[in-house]
Amino acid sequence: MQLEVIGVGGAGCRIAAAILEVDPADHSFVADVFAFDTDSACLDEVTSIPDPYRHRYGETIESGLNGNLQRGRSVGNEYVEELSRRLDRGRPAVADAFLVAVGLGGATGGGTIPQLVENLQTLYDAPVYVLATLPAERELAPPSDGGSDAGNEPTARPMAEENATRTLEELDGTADAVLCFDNERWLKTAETMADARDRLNRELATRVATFFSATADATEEGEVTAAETIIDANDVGRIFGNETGIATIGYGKQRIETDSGGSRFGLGLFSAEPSVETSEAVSAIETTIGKALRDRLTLECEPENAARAMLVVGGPPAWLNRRAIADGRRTIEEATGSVEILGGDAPRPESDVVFAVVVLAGVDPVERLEAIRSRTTPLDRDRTGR
Ligand SMILES: Nc1nc2c(ncn2[C@@H]2O[C@H](COP(=O)(O)OP(=O)(O)OP(=O)(O)O)[C@@H](O)[C@H]2O)c(=O)[nH]1
Repeated sequence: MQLEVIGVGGAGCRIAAAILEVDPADHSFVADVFAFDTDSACLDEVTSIPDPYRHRYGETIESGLNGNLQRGRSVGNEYVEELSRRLDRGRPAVADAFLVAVGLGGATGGGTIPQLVENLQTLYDAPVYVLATLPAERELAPPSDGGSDAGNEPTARPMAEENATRTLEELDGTADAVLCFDNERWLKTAETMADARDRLNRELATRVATFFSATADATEEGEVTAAETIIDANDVGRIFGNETGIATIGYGKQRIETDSGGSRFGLGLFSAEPSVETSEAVSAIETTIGKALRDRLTLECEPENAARAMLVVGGPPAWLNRRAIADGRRTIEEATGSVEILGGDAPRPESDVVFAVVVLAGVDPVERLEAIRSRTTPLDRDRTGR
């Protein structure tokens, strides 16, 4: 499948750029990448996105909206048509889906994307998925006294959780699904968002790219090996759903021996066919699926609270042991309590890793989101008109 990736606001633009940077040449899933921001300094940084696809809006705004979501909404409202027109520089009409990246704690991204998503839903038939970061708790606090930055942000965003809750409420019923990344969970002790963001964005982009590239056709740059079970845009749509469900991704990989030790290439006299010890392949697949399910998800949740799940296992074809993949699927079934599960494989002849991606979707409840909501004052229904 081919995605139109649109980053809005600082986080959104940086994440969109990170995705473009890891889009694999042999299975490219990125049709176009756009970066939209009110802050020109941020747009200047995302140089991997070609200039015509970077767009500053709200010309009178100096350097972002500083978390003022109400202002963000009115700016979003004013500029949504302009942003939608900008997309005509790409190929939105033939995209299989839109992926709109945003940091939920902010005002530019948070203020604009509900309206942008709604507009995309009106203009195009393709589903619109939101890729959203949740704010870290340390962002809420003012800078610490005494010079030690002990994990407190140089610039606090006291409204970040409130903004996140409001923006998720606004997206409810418009975005097909919201794929979340929890900054809090991925930051190290005493690390600031500013210090960590490039690392976090690479981690997130790797997961997004590994998953979506499994749905992309091989380009001429890649050696073509057909997947046994191909996953496509329809499968992704089935798993993500269209009711603004929350989704999270788990990822595991294991490097394998490909050019020495005889594990990949058979040394038999009569065969140059790759041969792999079954036990090695089974073990690699078990390990990676275990990691994907049990190591950090992009948003932690109880797997049994997922309504749907997808497992993608990839690597050199000789390593993709059918029985191990089927067993892995059963592991996911058990962990999730046998919800609707789709599986696929991603043969990568040139690769020296076996990997697994698990997507859990329609997750409800999510403890972390409940906690953020519980700290947010009840919605002012008069203000939003809902
Ligand atoms: N993972 C990740 N999160 C980020 C990054 N930058 C910011 N964030 C998060 O996103 C939230 C919003 O920050 P921005 O995206 O810069 O905000 P904005 O949408 O540009 O809005 P304003 O700055 O208020 O105009 C922050 O509170 C952080 O939680 C980033 O590069 N990566």
